[in-house]
Amino acid sequence: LPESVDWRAKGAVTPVKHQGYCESCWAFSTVATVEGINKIKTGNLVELSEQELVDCDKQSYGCNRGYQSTSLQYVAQNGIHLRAKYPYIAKQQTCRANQVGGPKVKTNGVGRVQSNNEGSLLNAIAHQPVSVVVESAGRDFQNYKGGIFEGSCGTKVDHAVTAVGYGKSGGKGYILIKNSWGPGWGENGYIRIRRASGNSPGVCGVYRSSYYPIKN
Ligand SMILES: CC(C)C[C@@H](CO)NC(=O)[C@H](CC(C)C)NC(=O)[C@H](CC(C)C)NC(=O)OCc1ccccc1
Repeated sequence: LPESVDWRAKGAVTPVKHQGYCESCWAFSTVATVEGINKIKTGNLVELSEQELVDCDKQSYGCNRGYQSTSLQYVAQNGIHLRAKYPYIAKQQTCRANQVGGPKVKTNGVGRVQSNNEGSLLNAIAHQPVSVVVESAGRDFQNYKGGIFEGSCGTKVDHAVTAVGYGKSGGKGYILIKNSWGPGWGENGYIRIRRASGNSPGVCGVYRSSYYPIKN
């Protein structure tokens, strides 16, 4: 495994977005992982539509929370349009996937990372950006400004984000995470969460539920 990975340096990560007053983190995380694998496989970095998932993933609940798994499944079954063609409005509307024109990015399936295992997650991140979950409800997480975050936080995960790398700084291992609370939060929209070693739910539960898109 490489010592460190940063998919931003490989041009596989689009600018940080803001989900607004809508519990659609699951859609932002799924989109970020599909943008990543699409760049890796085709060389093209394109911004994809979170709004399509909010409106069209019928197993999720739009702005009232959703699933990593079903939204990734939606993309594997239906493809997903460009963000410019199906822009984000932070409220659920009728699905317009069949009215929107333009190209779709297609994937072929959904992969799941072994839960509560550092090595499995690092291996997955070495291949592509991965959808992960964290407990985001705590004050320390909400007010995070920078540095390697060690808590305090529990493992009652409530928020989907995207692991886009990992590394070590000052002898401390971390997972590099893209959030969807705008570039003003944390480190230009990112957070580095301390890497707990071996089998555990991870700091803030970050090892608990990780998924990635499969693209041939
Ligand atoms: C502070 C939160 C309400 C923010 C929102 C996103 O903005 N959270 C969510 O939408 C979270 C994301 C999930 C991956 C942990 N979704 C959820 O909590 C949904 C809720 C049901 C009603 C659709 N449940 C859900 O995803 O259950 C599967 C799961 C359980 C435990 C860990 C990971 C995944």
